[in-house]
Amino acid sequence: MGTEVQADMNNGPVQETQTSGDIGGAPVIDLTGIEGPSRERIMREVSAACEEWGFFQVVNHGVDLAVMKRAKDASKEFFASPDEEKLKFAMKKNVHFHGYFNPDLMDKDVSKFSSTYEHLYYVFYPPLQEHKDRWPTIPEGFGPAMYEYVVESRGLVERILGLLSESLGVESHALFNGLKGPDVTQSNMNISFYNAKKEGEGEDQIALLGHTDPGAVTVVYSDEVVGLQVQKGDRWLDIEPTPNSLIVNLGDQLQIMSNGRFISGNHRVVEKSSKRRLSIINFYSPNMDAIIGPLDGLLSESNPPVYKSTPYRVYLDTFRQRARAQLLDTISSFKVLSLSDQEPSSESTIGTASTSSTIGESTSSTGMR
Ligand SMILES: O=C(O)CCC(=O)C(=O)O
Ligand SMILES: [Fe+2]
Repeated sequence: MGTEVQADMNNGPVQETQTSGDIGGAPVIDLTGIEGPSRERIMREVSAACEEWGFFQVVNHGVDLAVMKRAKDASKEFFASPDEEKLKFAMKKNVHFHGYFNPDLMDKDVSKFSSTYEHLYYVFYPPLQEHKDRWPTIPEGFGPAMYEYVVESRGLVERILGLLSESLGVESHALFNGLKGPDVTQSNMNISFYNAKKEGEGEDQIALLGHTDPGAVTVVYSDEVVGLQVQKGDRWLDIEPTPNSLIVNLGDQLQIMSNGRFISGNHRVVEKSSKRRLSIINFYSPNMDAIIGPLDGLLSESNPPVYKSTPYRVYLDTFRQRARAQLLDTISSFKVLSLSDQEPSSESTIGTASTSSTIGESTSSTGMR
């Protein structure tokens, strides 16, 4: 049914350095008046952020704050529950990684990646009924609270896709329709409860190595604990949690659809606080059978396609295979080759947008979705 789980992968030895981070990652954009007189301004700010960072935070975003709070409270309560209760919803080997994972109590290979922190993973849309038994029923109302939040955050993503389409000068449903392909877009959710930095521990731990998200748009609802960092040039910048905000980042598919105008921002998570960090991460992705490539309306003789058009299923398979082989730059292998580059085994150098670089760190492992 065109739904597929996107699994985390955190392969190989964790060897990144320079974890301290500078302040100032990604602009904060106020979405008040998005359907009215402020639309033009908001569109300019959002598109500038997507060109420069592939990341931004939004406030007054239209996602009901009470719904957000219920989702956050329910998540915190779940993680605070006794282990034996949480384990009732544990992930099972080779079954889509749905459910709860705890690195101290479960085999590492259950989640197919060596996560060092507790998390809950679920495909939320379209819902996979057969995995419902691993969706927590503690605390009471957990499922409905999450579902409500997913519906609201999908609404936000669709509003942003409309803005981005307009800023590209194409019809306002162009990005959404491209992502939906023959059926519907999909979304899945990871609720991560990262570890705190232990007292006396020197280096900050990298919980999730530098990566770009393979899908279309990711919405991160973080509590007040700092930890998410975005790469800008040769520096990692902390995204400072802003009260009631949501963090939005673009995935590889929007870099492709915009023909490289928007970028899929490279990011990572560092455990640098004495508090544990909760983040509710919603991944909004194309239909597996959607053919993703640069939007027709953008292409011309002077703007030829930088990327190939490929079914998302193929992209995701390649992404996972490359991640297993500890390669970070899937998107570059989907570039159109220029005639002069068409030598066997050569990689294209066309295009300006690239998310593959890493800073002062080993590129041998990465955390990915
Ligand atoms: O927890 C976060 O803030 C982001 C996590 C992330 O980048 C991911 O799961 O892909
Ligand atoms: Fe990510």
